[in-house]
Amino acid sequence: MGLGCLSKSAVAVLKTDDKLKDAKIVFVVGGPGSGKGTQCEKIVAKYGYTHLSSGDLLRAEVASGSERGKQLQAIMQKGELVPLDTVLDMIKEAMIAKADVSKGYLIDGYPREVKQGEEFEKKIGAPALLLYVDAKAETMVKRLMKRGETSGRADDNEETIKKRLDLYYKATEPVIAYYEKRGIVRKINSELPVDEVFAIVEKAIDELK
Ligand SMILES: Nc1nc2c(ncn2[C@@H]2O[C@H](COP(=O)(O)OP(=O)(O)OP(=O)(O)O)[C@@H](O)[C@H]2O)c(=O)[nH]1
Ligand SMILES: Nc1ccn([C@H]2C[C@H](O)[C@@H](COP(=O)(O)OP(=O)(O)O)O2)c(=O)n1
Ligand SMILES: [Mg+2]
Repeated sequence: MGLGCLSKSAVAVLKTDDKLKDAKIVFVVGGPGSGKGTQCEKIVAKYGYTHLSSGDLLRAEVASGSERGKQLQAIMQKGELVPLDTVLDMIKEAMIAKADVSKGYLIDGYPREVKQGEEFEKKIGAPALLLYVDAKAETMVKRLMKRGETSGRADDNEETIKKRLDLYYKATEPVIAYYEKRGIVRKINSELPVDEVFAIVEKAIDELK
């Protein structure tokens, strides 16, 4: 069927969706403070991917002072998850904005639960790779407490960190098992120094080419 019967704006939306369907998508999953953001920054520098941290997108909304931001702030401060549609819409918007220039997308901190992954695939597309950034709980807590000294993040405090960790093990770890069945998971040991971790990450990204 041709697109002749559709309005110009409807065609524009369809074409943008098409662009995203062919995009190289990498999910970056790991516990709070495991080092997702740190590795993503290095991938951006070497490979020119677009880095979208769902947490950063949410924090930007909070910083804007909007009504929606205020509701998000309350949820995040408790260490809970923001409703699925809110995060997904923000990610999709940010992906579309970069569709013409991006060599690929790093989706950092998403999916947080299996359902989020399923919805992402329905609305945007399938991931080619899932980088599983793995560190021990003890390491993650130590790093976050340290980061909390300067990050200004309302959720980098002992009580909220504990809740984020619990939620990670309960809701997010099943995401890894779900994608393991498809053979796209690469486990990265992020107990090592940053550059050694990145050497493992590079191998996984190079395999994608
Ligand atoms: N030793 C060591 N420290 C790291 C490594 N990666 C990150 N860190 C430190 O751990 C802290 C957390 O790293 P981030 O990259 O912010 O972690 P994240 O996974 O994005 O954390 P969230 O945004 O809370 O999900 C930072 O302050 C880093 O300096 C690593 O590979 N080795
Ligand atoms: N997909 C997402 C990503 C983040 N959030 C909320 C809940 C998270 O604790 C905060 C911060 O996310 P971020 O990925 O930066 O940090 P943590 O992995 O929790 O340390 O935002 C969410 O509800 N859904
Ligand atoms: Mg981060």
